[in-house]
Amino acid sequence: MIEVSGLTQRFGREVVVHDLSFEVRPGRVTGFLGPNGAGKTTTMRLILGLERPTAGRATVDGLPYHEIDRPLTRVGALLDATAVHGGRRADQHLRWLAASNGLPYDRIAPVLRQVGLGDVRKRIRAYSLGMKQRLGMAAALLGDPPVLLFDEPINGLDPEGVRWTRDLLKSMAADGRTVLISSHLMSEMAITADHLIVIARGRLMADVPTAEFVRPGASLEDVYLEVVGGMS
Ligand SMILES: Nc1ncnc2c1ncn2[C@@H]1O[C@H](COP(=O)(O)OP(=O)(O)OP(=O)(O)O)[C@@H](O)[C@H]1O
Repeated sequence: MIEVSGLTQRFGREVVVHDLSFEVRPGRVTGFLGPNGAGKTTTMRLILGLERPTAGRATVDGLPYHEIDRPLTRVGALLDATAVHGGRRADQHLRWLAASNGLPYDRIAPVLRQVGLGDVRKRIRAYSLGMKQRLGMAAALLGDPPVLLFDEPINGLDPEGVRWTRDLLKSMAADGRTVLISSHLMSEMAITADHLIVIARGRLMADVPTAEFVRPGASLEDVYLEVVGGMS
């Protein structure tokens, strides 16, 4: 479970995240929606301890990220799939990650098979975007964590990659994990997310089951645009 309470982040004079409070519960996929610049990535970075909040707190299973022992075993994240060393192969990348986080090497091969990279030998610099996304997910899954955060995991993926990602996220939630994903792709969120958290200009606009958010005769995109209208 992720808990965000009174979370506020100011960069200079700009308040990017404004007194945000919500919970992300296990056993379901939670979609994190909001216009460009709404503060989704910043909120995820705050949850992951990559920024220090101006006020409020974010915890994973009750602890701020920096207090979690062996954090990759508690929370896995994919923020930027392109932020990897291009000269390595996938197994070398995961070996380095395992070594630096005290994780066993025997997870590497199964996790690479799970994301469909089991037979890939080329260096990461030769990967397509979809392959980099898969590698980022493998890294997030390496510690078998109960909490997963993915920032725009389906951006730029082909239909097969989108479906594969959807199935992976749903199976992780069905396993009882906490899954938070940001996305701008409303049609995909409508069929992937069980619950939605919508922010605009750093403020909470909705925290609601997807089925309740989308009323009959309207698409998720329709309702989303009504909710954030004038706030983007
Ligand atoms: N380190 C930083 N210093 C100053 N401003 C920042 C910093 N990080 C983010 N911002 C600003 O915070 C605001 C929110 O950015 P953020 O990336 O969190 O939004 P987002 O909802 O993820 O947007 P998008 O959907 O476009 O990815 C933007 O105005 C951005 O310029």
